[in-house]
Amino acid sequence: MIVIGLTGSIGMGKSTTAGLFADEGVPVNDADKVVHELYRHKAVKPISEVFPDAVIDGIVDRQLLSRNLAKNPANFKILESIVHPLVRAREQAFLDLQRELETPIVVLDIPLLFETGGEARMDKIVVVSCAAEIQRQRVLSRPGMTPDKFETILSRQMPDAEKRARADYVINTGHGIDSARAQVKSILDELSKQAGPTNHA
Ligand SMILES: CC(C)(COP(=O)(O)OP(=O)(O)OC[C@H]1O[C@@H](n2cnc3c(N)ncnc32)[C@H](O)[C@@H]1O)[C@@H](O)C(=O)NCCC(=O)NCCS
Ligand SMILES: Nc1ncnc2c1ncn2[C@@H]1O[C@H](COP(=O)(O)OP(=O)(O)OP(=O)(O)O)[C@@H](O)[C@H]1O
Repeated sequence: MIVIGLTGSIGMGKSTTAGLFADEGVPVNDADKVVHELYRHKAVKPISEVFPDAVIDGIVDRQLLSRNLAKNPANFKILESIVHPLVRAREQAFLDLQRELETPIVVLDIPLLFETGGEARMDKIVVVSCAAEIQRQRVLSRPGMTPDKFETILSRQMPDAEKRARADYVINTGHGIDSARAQVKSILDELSKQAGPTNHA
């Protein structure tokens, strides 16, 4: 099984591009989605012990958590020490299942792939990227996003140029969906040849 790590800085188009891989029949494990799910179940108790104000009606409220983190960026470390091991366990369960199913190619969508030392677990790394100005416009147009929050998150991420330099493939998401889809297909065509006779489609 070929494990593709899909990453990129905030707003560069990870989720959208993950959807394009899924359209081609490739199973995707989305770390952000896993986090959001954990905030409704398994992570609630450990987070409520450290950030009691961020839990409402038995669910971790991401807006409240974000506000806390904006005021105290040092809390990111504490939060990550709770969340990342749980995310990793879900990733392992996903990989175990796909191996059992003999899936030829899978995608792990991991925002902090490089920052958390995930490189070694991947066979190939795909980085999504676009011009910084487009990235900024995309992120600031989201509800609840502020320039401060954007800067805080960016400062916790490896710079885009460094990510691109470490990638096996870079997908430019600045030229629209059709262009990104063509780039995804071309990567899968190349990797399918390496994965053997079972085609991904
Ligand atoms: C900070 C939180 C509350 C913001 O929630 P929100 O709904 O606004 O955003 P969402 O979860 O969709 O994340 C959006 C993007 O922010 C970036 N981001 C998220 N967490 C982090 C982090 N710890 N460090 C750097 N960037 C991050 C990523 O690019 C991510 O794709 C949330 O992202 C969170 O709980 N993060 C901690 C867990 C984590 O490290 N997740 C990253 C993937 S494992
Ligand atoms: N190839 C593309 N062409 C045009 N717009 C795109 C493309 N890829 C992504 N976008 C747009 O960019 C925005 C951000 O995309 P997306 O949510 O996929 O990014 P992300 O990297 O997952 O973000 P985050 O890091 O916050 O989770 C969305 O509005 C999306 O529609």
